[in-house]
Amino acid sequence: MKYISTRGEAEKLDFEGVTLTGLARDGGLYVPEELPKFSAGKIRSFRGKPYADVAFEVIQPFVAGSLSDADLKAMLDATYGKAFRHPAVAPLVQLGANDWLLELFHGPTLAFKDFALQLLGRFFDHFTAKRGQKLTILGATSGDTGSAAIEGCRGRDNVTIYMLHPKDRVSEVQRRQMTTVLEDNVVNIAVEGNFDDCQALVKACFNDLEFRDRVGLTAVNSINWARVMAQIVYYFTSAVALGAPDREVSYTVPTGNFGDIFAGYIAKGMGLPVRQLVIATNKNDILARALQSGAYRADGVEATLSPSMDIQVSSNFERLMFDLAGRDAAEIRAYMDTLTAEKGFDLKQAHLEALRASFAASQADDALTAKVMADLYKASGYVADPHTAVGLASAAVCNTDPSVPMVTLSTAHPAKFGAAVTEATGVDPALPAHMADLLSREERLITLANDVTALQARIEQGL
Ligand SMILES: Cc1ncc(COP(=O)(O)O)c(C=O)c1O
Ligand SMILES: N[C@@H](CCOP(=O)(O)O)C(=O)O
Repeated sequence: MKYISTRGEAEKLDFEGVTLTGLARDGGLYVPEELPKFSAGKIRSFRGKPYADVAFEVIQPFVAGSLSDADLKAMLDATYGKAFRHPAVAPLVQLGANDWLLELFHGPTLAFKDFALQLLGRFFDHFTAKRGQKLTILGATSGDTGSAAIEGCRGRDNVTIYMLHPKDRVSEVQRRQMTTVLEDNVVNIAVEGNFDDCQALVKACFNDLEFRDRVGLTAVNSINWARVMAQIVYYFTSAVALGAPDREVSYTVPTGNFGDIFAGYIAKGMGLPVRQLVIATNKNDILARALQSGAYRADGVEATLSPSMDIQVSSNFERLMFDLAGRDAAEIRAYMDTLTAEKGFDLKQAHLEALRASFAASQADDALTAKVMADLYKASGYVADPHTAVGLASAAVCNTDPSVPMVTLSTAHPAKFGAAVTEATGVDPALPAHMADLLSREERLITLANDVTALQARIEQGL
């Protein structure tokens, strides 16, 4: 399998190359040159298989040539066999006649990020050991990627991880999940800015090719293809459990950086019968607005009850646009140049129509998010986190065919956002036992201005 950049000017790489590279050297994102296609018979054969076995079938074609089947199998068994607290790994919960939640928070850091980041840590170990190389990982987080990446990389010999989060804009549990990890290879940085600022700092470091080569930079955000790839698997396991390939299934995905829903789009491209893909956003609704009007324009990041989705510039939208534009890299370069110069762009009519053909979208503000949490708890006793509630609100608005199962991705455990959940439902969700003393553990972090020079100096200091 080879990977190409959405901007068309970086070298083609294999899976090992894209995993260690992160952002392409032309500023683009890597995508598979061609998608593997699964027949109905192959998809049907996933029924009843353990999660790790389906993961092997789904992931193997993407890593072919870089990992042996035996190595991949061992990594998947270690990741999904032990690190997740639920035997089904990604269990479905029925909420209504045809309404389902896919619980993705049973990993070590209580959010869907563990599915990919537990595995990515193992890929890094494998490839760095093989090459005798050390890596500097740089990531930006609105709260969940950070702890999952740190958990996946803590104490690993060949990597040092620098994780940027927006100062005072993540929940206390999210911050402490990162800052109480005291291993020497983990550096937490609170940036005076919002998540978009953190993500822009990361991209600026990657686009400084001299710096990037000097420190051996790589990425743990979903700009790294391996992240998206691992997230494709749970679309297959859940759809098959609900009758695929002999029945269509729809998905609603709480969305920020567009990585998770893009994984669903890839699953559909591989042959999974997905009817609807609904983008659910909070007030930071650039994607919902883009779908409605064709204008992709950031207008400031607002703090909400679902802070992990307080994002306006969605990295992975570029991967989708590459497809919408018929994989014409020149079109993507033109859009991205306009984005840099004018902080937005207007989608061409043909691209907008292609977007609308594949996705629906809706937005939920904080009042609606809280109401959904409260109503669900009253009706069923189920306590959902605010990101999941944004998803449920959008699923209710956008579902066009109630005879098709609608699966909303439940992306985080409610205890990560205790204050918002308690305010809406009156329930104080408990942290799982392995984190029961989180609020009394020692913290370590540094604070930096939103300044790429200061960040680069801090990273160089650690070399
Ligand atoms: C809890 C939670 N839900 C949803 C999202 C949005 O996912 P994505 O960025 O892949 O769109 C995030 C952050 O990315 C998150 O942490
Ligand atoms: N919500 C994310 C933001 C970063 O997204 P990623 O999927 O690109 O890593 C977070 O929790 O950090």
